[in-house]
Amino acid sequence: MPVRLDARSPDFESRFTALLNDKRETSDDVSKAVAAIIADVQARGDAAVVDYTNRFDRVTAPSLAALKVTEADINAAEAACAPDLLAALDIAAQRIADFHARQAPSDIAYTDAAGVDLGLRWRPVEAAGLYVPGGLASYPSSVLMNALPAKVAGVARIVMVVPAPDGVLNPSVLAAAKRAGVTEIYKIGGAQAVAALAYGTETIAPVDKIVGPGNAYVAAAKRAVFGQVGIDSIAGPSEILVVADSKTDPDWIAVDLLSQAEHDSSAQSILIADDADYADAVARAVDIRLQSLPRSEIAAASWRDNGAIILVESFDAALPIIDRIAAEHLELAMDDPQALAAKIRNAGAIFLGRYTPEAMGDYIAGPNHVLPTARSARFSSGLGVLDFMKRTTLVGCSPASLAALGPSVLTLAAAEGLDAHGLSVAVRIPEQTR
Ligand SMILES: NC(=O)c1ccc[n+]([C@@H]2O[C@H](COP(=O)([O-])OP(=O)(O)OC[C@H]3O[C@@H](n4cnc5c(N)ncnc54)[C@H](O)[C@@H]3O)[C@@H](O)[C@H]2O)c1
Ligand SMILES: N[C@H](CO)Cc1c[nH]c[nH+]1
Ligand SMILES: [Zn+2]
Repeated sequence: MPVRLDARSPDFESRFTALLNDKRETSDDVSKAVAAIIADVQARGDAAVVDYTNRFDRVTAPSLAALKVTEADINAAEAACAPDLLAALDIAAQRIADFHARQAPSDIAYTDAAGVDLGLRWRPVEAAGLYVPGGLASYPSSVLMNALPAKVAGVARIVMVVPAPDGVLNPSVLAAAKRAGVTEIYKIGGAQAVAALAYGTETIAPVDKIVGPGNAYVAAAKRAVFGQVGIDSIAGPSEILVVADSKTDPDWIAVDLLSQAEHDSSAQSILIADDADYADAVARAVDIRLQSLPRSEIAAASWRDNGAIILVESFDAALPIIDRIAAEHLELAMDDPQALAAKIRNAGAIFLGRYTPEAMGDYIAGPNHVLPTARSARFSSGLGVLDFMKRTTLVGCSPASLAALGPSVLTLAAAEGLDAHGLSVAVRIPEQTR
């Protein structure tokens, strides 16, 4: 059974804090294993990546080159996909590309009152590594979510890594890559793939930024290589927080909770309700659904070990709880969800109303499904075009604007005791203005 908390009970704060502090993502064991894998990939390059891939994905690749996907592989995979699957990928790709095209930022350029030319320009990173998870399930949708913002940003080299457990890669993953225009693809995953992208090996040239979701090993590896490369937010095991009044069919809410629980036994599903009987009905509906879900073992473990039901007096009283959970996905299944959404500060993505199941965002709505997990929505955002871009500022002075502003630089440089700074301005401006 998931934990059950009542926001009105005296022990709520301590039990809620324990729930927030769970260590679903980075146990010491995972961090240690990941550090060793990264060090080995740095030391042995291709050979280490192949050894770990053979071990964790149960394959017998002779070399990293053998794990590189060819153009023929991509075409054969596409041919193996059913027409309705390809059509659905096309619809998703179009909607995701449209949403992300609207995120393209504008440069700034103006001359200020002192006559200084000022600007800010955006440029794409040169090479991006996309992590597409694939250990327990295949995610063609994550290929589109990772790759299309990189394309919109104008990234020149896009490298995709995706594990192929037992040597099997779902053809839809490569069909999605084809739609997104990704051609450099390696069938590798986990910390070894992240390390290869960050540090490079004989076969894989290093990238500048690594993005994408993954399990605890992937999330820990991204954290560890940050600094060597940029990373997006940490998108680890999936989470959903559903806030439901008692007017939505309990079965609908049950399957929404299970939709994220079925990703991973480390996933987390939380229900906030203002009616105890309704919460019981949802819990019963979850148990019934678990009897017939194909991935019920994973979903049941996730619901039992990480799930929670929180009872509140009112949804306004739930606001601080919602913000502290800072869920990756927040569903508001109630009348007037906009009113509550307007007051919420922390959530990766909000799904409004009874007819917006979170799965719409996973596949087709348009916004990205690579979202911050493990409370990191307090300070970070889902994947987007800006994750593949960086800003450079521009400053241009004329003799007149330098003479106008230079004396202030002299004063500030003197205050900091940095004489060369002051001199670099002084030598350029007339003596009488110094
Ligand atoms: N937040 C998001 O946007 C988002 C999107 C899709 C999926 N997800 C999450 O991504 C995760 C996918 O996980 P997954 O496992 O299916 O695929 P994955 O690709 O993230 O991980 C598989 C890899 O993990 C490594 N690994 C497994 N066991 C290991 C061990 N004992 N030691 C070292 N390395 C090991 C292996 O290298 C394997 O290739 C799930 O948690 C899912 O919830 C998140
Ligand atoms: N819910 C996942 C993000 O946490 C994304 C996904 C892909 N496919 C299905 N779901
Ligand atoms: Zn999902």
